[in-house]
Amino acid sequence: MATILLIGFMGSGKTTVGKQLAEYLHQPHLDLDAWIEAHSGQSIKQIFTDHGETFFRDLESEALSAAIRQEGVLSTGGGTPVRSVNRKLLASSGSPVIFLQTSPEVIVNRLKNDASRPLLQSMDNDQFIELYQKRKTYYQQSADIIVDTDQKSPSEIAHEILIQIGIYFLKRLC
Ligand SMILES: Nc1ncnc2c1ncn2[C@@H]1O[C@H](COP(=O)(O)OP(=O)(O)OP(=O)(O)O)[C@@H](O)[C@H]1O
Ligand SMILES: O=C(O)C1=C[C@@H](O)[C@@H](O)[C@H](O)C1
Ligand SMILES: [Mg+2]
Repeated sequence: MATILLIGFMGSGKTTVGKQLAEYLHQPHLDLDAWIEAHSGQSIKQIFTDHGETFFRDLESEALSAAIRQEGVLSTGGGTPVRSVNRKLLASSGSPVIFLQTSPEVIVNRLKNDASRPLLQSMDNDQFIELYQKRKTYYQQSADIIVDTDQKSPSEIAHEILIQIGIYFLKRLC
């Protein structure tokens, strides 16, 4: 089973922080988007363009059920917790689920020069805020631990996660 599961909105740093955490723990890093791209032979953007979002979400659920069984730190995609079947997989994994919480302003700033996220490309500011609020509920529902990422470097966030996970397991022992 994956040892740590990272969830959060696009640009919250799941991939970046996941790599750092995996390095600290000397474990493999698994990235759900990269997994889907490797198995489908297409970029996420191309999958959305050629086959649409529902097709992508089916691939994502399939990839999650396989990747969650592998050892390592798993960075999910920004929309992974939206489907209830995926939330059930996260909850039944027995591994801590970390929600990287990032404000909309910081997300926009981090992704302003990045055209690789098809959902963001097709949205105006109001739609972005609406999606952010809707998603927040799913992330909160799924999270064992919430870590704020605004104004913190990826390595600071990774260290904070390691401390929080220590506390999480200690609490489970008591
Ligand atoms: N704590 C941070 N401080 C500054 N920049 C960051 C931080 N975390 C991530 N970034 C930057 O934000 C961008 C998006 O990060 P990343 O790809 O890790 O997000 P993600 O949560 O994996 O997004 P997605 O859901 O689309 O996969 C990258 O350019 C990354 O370098
Ligand atoms: O938030 C989302 O719905 C997405 C986030 C990315 O990680 C990718 O999974 C894809 O671009 C969709
Ligand atoms: Mg990512």
